[in-house]
Amino acid sequence: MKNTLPVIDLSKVDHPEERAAFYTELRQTARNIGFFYLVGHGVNLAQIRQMEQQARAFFDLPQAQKNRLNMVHSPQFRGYTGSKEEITRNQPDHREQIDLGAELPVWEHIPEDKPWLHLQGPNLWPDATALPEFKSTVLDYQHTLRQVAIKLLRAFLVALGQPENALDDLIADPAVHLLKLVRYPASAAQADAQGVGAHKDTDILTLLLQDEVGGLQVQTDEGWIDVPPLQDAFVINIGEILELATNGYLRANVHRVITPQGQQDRYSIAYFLAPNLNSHVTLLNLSTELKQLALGPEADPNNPMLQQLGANSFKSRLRSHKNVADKYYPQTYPQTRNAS
Ligand SMILES: O=C(O)CCC(=O)C(=O)O
Ligand SMILES: [Fe+2]
Repeated sequence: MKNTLPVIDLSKVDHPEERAAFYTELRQTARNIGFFYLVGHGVNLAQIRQMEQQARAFFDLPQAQKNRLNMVHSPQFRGYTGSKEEITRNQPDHREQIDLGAELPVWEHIPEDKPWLHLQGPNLWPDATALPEFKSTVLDYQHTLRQVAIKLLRAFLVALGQPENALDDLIADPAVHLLKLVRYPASAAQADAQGVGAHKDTDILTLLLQDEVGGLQVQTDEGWIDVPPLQDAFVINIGEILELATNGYLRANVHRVITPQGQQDRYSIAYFLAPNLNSHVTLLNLSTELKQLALGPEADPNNPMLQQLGANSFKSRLRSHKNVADKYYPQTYPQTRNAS
């Protein structure tokens, strides 16, 4: 069983003499495994430390302060979710988290046939007297990670023989993304419990920063394999939209997190590059050689992808956060409510 994932150095794209080999390596890695570590990403380590420190400080707030930010207060699906409130594959996830999206005003006059525009709006921020640096740290980190994610997306496109701007419609302004700060409480009694259940990421690309505890696993043809921590590298996973756009040449991998064993909680910070709410999936025109390997996206009958990407994002939020869905959108996409 393989237990080492490839390491891709993004800085090679900036060196003309290394570029061709880099694209080949990126294409093969993405195709064969779909999960890899990214180094040479250029993010300042001080910025990473600051983000980690603020995430920990957030989870250290008194429970009552976190509860005031509960997502149930946000029609935009922003804010805090307590342990076991989120459901994946019909099972509760043993993790607490705060979801922070693009900080934008709510959309005015939303037509009935575009309910997904409700996803745009403000975040729920912790009290600035308790955490004065939290908001600026989050917004700066989102901004930086977006640049890295777009650089990587463009590298993928060139590696697939496409113009680097082939998917620029998806990342057009107003920007959409999600930063999720997560804490998985350690529990010797519940070791092996579901930290987060098996899933694919729905968006374009995910850049994940995990701490030294471990517990992330990815599903491969040979079964589940560990994704052990690699200091200051991002774990990259391909989202369903890239799987769809490449007609399955790239695969969105199924992954999960096992509850940490022992005494130490696990923290992770996931940045999801998400599509513009008004965009649609574009099918890339791959070369004949690549097309032969693109066998179509994996259809999940319980969770069909929608071509209209705002609708797709909205549906995925409704499924994961049923309390928010029931409170604000009881009539929207009722068919998705009972899906796993
Ligand atoms: O915490 C992790 O390592 C993974 C989190 C994850 O897969 C997700 O939130 O989509
Ligand atoms: Fe994920």
